[in-house]
Amino acid sequence: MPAIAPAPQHISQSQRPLLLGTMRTESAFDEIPVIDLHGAAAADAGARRELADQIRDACVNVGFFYVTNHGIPEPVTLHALDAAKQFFSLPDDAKTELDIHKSTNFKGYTALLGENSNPENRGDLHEGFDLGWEQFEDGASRSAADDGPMAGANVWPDEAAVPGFRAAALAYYHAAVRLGQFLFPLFALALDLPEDFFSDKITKPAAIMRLLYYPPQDGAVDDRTIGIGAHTDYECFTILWQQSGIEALQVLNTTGKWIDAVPIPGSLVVNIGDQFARWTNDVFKSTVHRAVNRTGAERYSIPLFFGTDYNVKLEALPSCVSEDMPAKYEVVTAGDYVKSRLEETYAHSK
Ligand SMILES: O=C(O)CCC(=O)C(=O)O
Ligand SMILES: [Fe+2]
Repeated sequence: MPAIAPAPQHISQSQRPLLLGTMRTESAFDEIPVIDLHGAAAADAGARRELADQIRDACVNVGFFYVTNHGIPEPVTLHALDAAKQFFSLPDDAKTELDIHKSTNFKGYTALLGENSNPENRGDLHEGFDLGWEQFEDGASRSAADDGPMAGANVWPDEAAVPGFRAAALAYYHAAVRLGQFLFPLFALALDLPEDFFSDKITKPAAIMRLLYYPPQDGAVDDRTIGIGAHTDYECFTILWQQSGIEALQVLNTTGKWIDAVPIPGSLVVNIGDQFARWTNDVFKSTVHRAVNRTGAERYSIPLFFGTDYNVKLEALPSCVSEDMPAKYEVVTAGDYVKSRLEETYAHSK
């Protein structure tokens, strides 16, 4: 991602008098916008404002957008993909040793049908491996207490069984977190907040990464058993890498139509999650999506869910609340919120 940190900008309400709450819309969309991050690091206020406006449009109307020129080097992604392929091809008992149910903080392996993203379904037809924050390259560390209800270490397969797995997964994790840290100020700008609004709320990235493997689903397909059932994500936003040439991800528009999020080579998908919906009182859309792999080929994807620090309260921004649009959600901390959502998702395989 672009390396130069932008200077914080404050766009005052007098310059942009619109009350954000009035932007809440039910407009239907037919396609997912593509936003080019090339040059986004330049400290040119006008260019950043333009980019933030594109992001705002996408968040208000769709809840999804692609980013190009995002700065995550291709080899980093390909190594993570390779690591995922090696991990998921291990014998079942090596994987279930790391079963996510054994961890107190939702880290490790999810077996096929182990998760159920849509309560009306019968389990998701994917395998997964979840990891979270670990030592950063700059040596920054955090105490377990910082993570509140999500505190706990990552789990890893034996290095001998999957050589290089941990290093490859963490390299992608760190790159995606850096991209997320780069995007947060742009989201703030999109909300007419000072660009550094989230800086003190993302000091120890509460970012969960997943390696996902979707076997091909052929023959008669039961609609209640698909790759990942219809759901919204829990954090502020998700950065999703999906495999080129394999169409599976679909996004629900307000008329109930599934719009294909066709993979664009070199791009990433960014989508708003429920934490941002809560911050913005639903001005930013946390849009329902699902994945169904009917391509006949194996599919891999790598989402990174980026939320605020777990002790931060999710409270609607004043600009998104009015007499006509009272706050829709009770105030909770990010940690309690994410943990309760994960508990629901995994309850069916306990
Ligand atoms: O694999 C995908 O394309 C989507 C994954 C997803 O929606 C999720 O993990 O929340
Ligand atoms: Fe999702």
